[in-house]
Amino acid sequence: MTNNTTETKMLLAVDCIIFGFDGENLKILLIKRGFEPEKDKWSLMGGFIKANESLDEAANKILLQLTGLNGVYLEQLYAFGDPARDPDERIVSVAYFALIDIHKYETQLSDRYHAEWFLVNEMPGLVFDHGQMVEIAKQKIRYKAALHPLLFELLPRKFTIPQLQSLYEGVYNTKIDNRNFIRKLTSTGLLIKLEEKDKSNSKKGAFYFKLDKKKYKAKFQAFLNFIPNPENLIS
Ligand SMILES: O=P(O)(O)OC[C@H]1O[C@@H](O)[C@H](O)[C@@H]1O
Repeated sequence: MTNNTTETKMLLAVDCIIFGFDGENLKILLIKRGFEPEKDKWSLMGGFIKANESLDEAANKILLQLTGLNGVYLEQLYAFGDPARDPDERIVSVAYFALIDIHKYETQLSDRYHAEWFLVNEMPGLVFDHGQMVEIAKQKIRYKAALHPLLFELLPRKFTIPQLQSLYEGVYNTKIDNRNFIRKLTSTGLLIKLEEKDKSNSKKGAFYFKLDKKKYKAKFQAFLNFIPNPENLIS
């Protein structure tokens, strides 16, 4: 074993980026930092990794402690290690991200915690390099959603086309042509139209659809067609 006593010791943190969809809008969960540096500014949910924890354990524990969210599938995003990223000390942070159905976790995210949902497009400025973490997480989600129908997992069992469209618009930060979207959707043959309508937004109402789960597994490449602006995958 090499002698590492002359090496600089540094801290290791994790930060959790939680995106959520509430049926209408894409949102991001933030907390207000309770102490210096950057007290009272908006932040991702972050904290230090203990010596006896794995990175995944630390990420899940910190998310639970700061928000009450439990059992969220967190995926490792990237390690942020700019020497100047935290003014206090040399801290390397491993970021994790998740995309959740807000309604499913409503009760866990009680008022006891002061985490708040913000529209992704109206997010306040964040501490340290957390804004950069969010940008990289967005790119990752766009990329993943282009290869896999993961966005359907955020929708309720029965959903409307406007709901689905607004989710795609939120993720790709673009307006989608309505007729084009419906045409592409219909051509996949993966959606089953239900008799029932959602009348909460208009008198005429919008038909509910559900996903044909059998076909969905076998034919997910069909969703590649949905990507509104492929250039947004990397921008
Ligand atoms: O919030 P505290 O406990 O100060 O430390 C963890 C935070 O410090 C930052 O470098 C990390 O990005 C993480 O958010």
